Amino acid sequence: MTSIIYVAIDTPLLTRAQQIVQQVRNHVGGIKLGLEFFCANGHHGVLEMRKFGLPIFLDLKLHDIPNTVASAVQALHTLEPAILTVHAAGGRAMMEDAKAAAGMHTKVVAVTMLTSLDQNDLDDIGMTGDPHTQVERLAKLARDAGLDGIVCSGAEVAHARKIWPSGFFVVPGVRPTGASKGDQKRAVTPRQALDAGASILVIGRPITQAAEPDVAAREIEATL
Ligand SMILES: O=c1ccn([C@@H]2O[C@H](COP(=O)(O)O)[C@@H](O)[C@H]2O)c(=O)[nH]1
Repeated sequence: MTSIIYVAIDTPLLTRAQQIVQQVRNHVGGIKLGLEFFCANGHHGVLEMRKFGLPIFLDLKLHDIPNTVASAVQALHTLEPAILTVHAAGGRAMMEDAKAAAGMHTKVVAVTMLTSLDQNDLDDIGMTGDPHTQVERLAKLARDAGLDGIVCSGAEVAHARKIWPSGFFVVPGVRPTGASKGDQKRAVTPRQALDAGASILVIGRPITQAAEPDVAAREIEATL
């Protein structure tokens, strides 16, 4: 069975990224490349990472006016990402245009509330309601804009799935029991995220910063 773990490769170094994926490739279902990697390595880097033959998740969290985001999505076509992120806060028209501009085989998913934020952060930025309300509101907007799914924490995914049963739910901020949370404020364990309805789990540091990334990935996989 294909693993539902996407390993988050957060490094600007292509050689380091290749080294990690070489170690964990048999225990993960895909490779997530984010801003750090993309800004440093661009299209060339993504094309190099595609050579592992695993699906590529481009986590660029696009957020701009509709025309600009649609043009950016168009410019990514040749990379054929399996998954691409935009920010739901960009609004309905932006999400509609992003989806329309994406290739047929690319799932476009909307980031609702970053897993590094909590209630205090919502209050600070002037958002009303709690994380559940925020995720629910943006999940409905993403669904109505025709996207494929959302990014949310494992704490909200069960609720979000109730209002969008066929949605694709990406859950980052996942931590095995006892692992350091770092900057993640709404972390759950891989098992909890899966049981709550996650479609895929995004896991970075617990794997990539382990002394033996392959062992770490295998141990997490064994809990699922
Ligand atoms: O809400 C979000 C959206 C994206 N991410 C990304 O997932 C990984 C998580 O890495 P860890 O090392 O497992 O914390 C990272 O690339 C983030 O950019 C997220 O954490 N939360």
